[in-house]
Amino acid sequence: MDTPTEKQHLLPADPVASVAALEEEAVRQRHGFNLLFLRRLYRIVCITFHPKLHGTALYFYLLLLLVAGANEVAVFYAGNVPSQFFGVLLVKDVHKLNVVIGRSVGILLAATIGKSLVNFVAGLFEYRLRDGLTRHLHRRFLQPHIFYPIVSRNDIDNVDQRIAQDTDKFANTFRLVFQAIVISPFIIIYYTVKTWQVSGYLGPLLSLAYFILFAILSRLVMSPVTKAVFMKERHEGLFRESVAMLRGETKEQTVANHALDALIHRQRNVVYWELPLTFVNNFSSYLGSITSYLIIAIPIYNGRYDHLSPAELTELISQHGFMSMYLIFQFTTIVEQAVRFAELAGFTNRIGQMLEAIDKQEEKEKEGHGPHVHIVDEPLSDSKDAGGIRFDNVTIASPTGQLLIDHLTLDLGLGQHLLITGANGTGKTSLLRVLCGLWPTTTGDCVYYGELQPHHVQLLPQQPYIVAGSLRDQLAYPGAAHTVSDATLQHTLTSAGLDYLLLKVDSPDTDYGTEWTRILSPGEAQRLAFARLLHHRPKLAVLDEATSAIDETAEGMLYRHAIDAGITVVSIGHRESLRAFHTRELHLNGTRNEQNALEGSYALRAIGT
Ligand SMILES: Nc1ncnc2c1ncn2[C@@H]1O[C@H](COP(=O)(O)OP(=O)(O)OP(=O)(O)O)[C@@H](O)[C@H]1O
Repeated sequence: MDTPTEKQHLLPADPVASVAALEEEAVRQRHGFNLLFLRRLYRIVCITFHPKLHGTALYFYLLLLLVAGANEVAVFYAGNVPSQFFGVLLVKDVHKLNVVIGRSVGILLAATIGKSLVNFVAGLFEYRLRDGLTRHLHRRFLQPHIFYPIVSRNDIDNVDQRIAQDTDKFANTFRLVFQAIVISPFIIIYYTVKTWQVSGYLGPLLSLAYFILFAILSRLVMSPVTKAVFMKERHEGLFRESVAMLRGETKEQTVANHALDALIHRQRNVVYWELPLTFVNNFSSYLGSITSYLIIAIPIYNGRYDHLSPAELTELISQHGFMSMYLIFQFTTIVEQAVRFAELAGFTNRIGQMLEAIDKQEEKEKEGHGPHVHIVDEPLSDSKDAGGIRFDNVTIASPTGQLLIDHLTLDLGLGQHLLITGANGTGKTSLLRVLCGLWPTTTGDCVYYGELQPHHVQLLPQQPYIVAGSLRDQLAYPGAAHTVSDATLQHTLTSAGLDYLLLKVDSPDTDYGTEWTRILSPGEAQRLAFARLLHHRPKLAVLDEATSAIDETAEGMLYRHAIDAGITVVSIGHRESLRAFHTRELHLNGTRNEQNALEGSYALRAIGT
């Protein structure tokens, strides 16, 4: 099934060309800090904050808001502690000093607890975000009619990275940004009023002007960082893929090194573009501290506080210093989130892009461009059995538009076993994909008649799916382990010639995780998948070279068990011995026209005549 052509798709054939293509795509899709990003962010927020979502992030956000608000009250009092010390130290009053010390310790303790709690609740908020988002992606993406076309048609790159890693990074960055600015608007209003009372309208106005200046500067240098992060993440995935494919051969090492070059280039870009951004941010922080003194200098130089004693003036400067510094700190905190916001935009765009690909696939389905599988509640004509499948005038093309099968009409009643043969790349697996509802047809439909319905079909690919877990899990999949009794386990494994596995494992319920892929030989893995089939006894088994690694004698035994169990088989296989277990053969001719394109012709014949 896995043709060399398919494998090559996994590696960038020409890394330089693929880098250029990625660049182009990034520019085309404008993965920056823009309206599209905001729309995608809004969508993700709606998903994760939905009040009806189990474990919604909304309640944790509200809790964060509450805790952060309480913390700010403590911070306000903590900020006034130095000015109180100035007040008592300058008049040398020991009793007042003791009172201030006692009060200060209490306030600082409250502020410390407040800050820790904000961090704690923000952590809970983050994991809720990740949980909600990942589950949403799982629910929408992990469905055969969505997952399969998107992955097999290379609609979007590295879906696994988007689901596992980008959601994690998104949740973490979102938390950091919103933890920092969650109640900034309220604080800004409060401290604006307070600063106004002491320094007049010029105080908050200067702070605001300062903020706007640096917000504009940050916006200018932020967009390139967003794009650079997006591209880096993308190349990170490509690089991992190329390393995963490494078998130590020179050609593959060259490909992996090229992928690494491209990744390092992107990583360098991120570092370069972060330089102006961090410069702007640091400059804004340092300038902020001077600005607070400039603000209080205005009323002092205007003579507004000439009536105060030096001790009172010192206390006022200290108090006001804290307020205006805190106001500017809030502004700069917002500006400082620019780097994180740029990263957030990168992750948001990758997740948003995936959601849009799912939308598109769902739309295609609705418009009838999805798999053409129908169910008819009546017996298949001329069939003595209750049900079956009809390929009704089915034409199949590969995703690249290559004709594979041209107008196939074929009735297959339950109890009739079909062998599909033909040279490599002629479309055998593609036909099975259509039968299983994973691929659309160009014309015609695959119709399920009578008792046979799509969920009665079990597919066994050449590379069997081995689940993580125990031996019992292997047999039970997709059902739960407890549905397989000890007697069934023993009997089924014996039928598949695998009863010795029971002696190899500590117990049938010992969890070996993914070790199975190492424990089992390819032939044993195929036998185990076949044992699963014998256990579930589907009405129809679709076997795509599912016994290619099993010796001929054992293969015959497995087929005999399946047929005796009443399972109808549709197989792809190259061994002559397989013919004995089938009643009909569909041979894909693989003839090509003058342009070297497949003609899609086939021959259908009864076996044994
Ligand atoms: N996801 C895909 N994207 C592009 N082309 C594809 C894809 N899947 C299959 N094809 C092409 O469709 C053609 C038929 O593939 P298919 O796997 O059905 O052949 P097959 O007869 O099962 O081959 P084999 O005997 O080698 O398993 C091949 O040329 C293959 O390259």
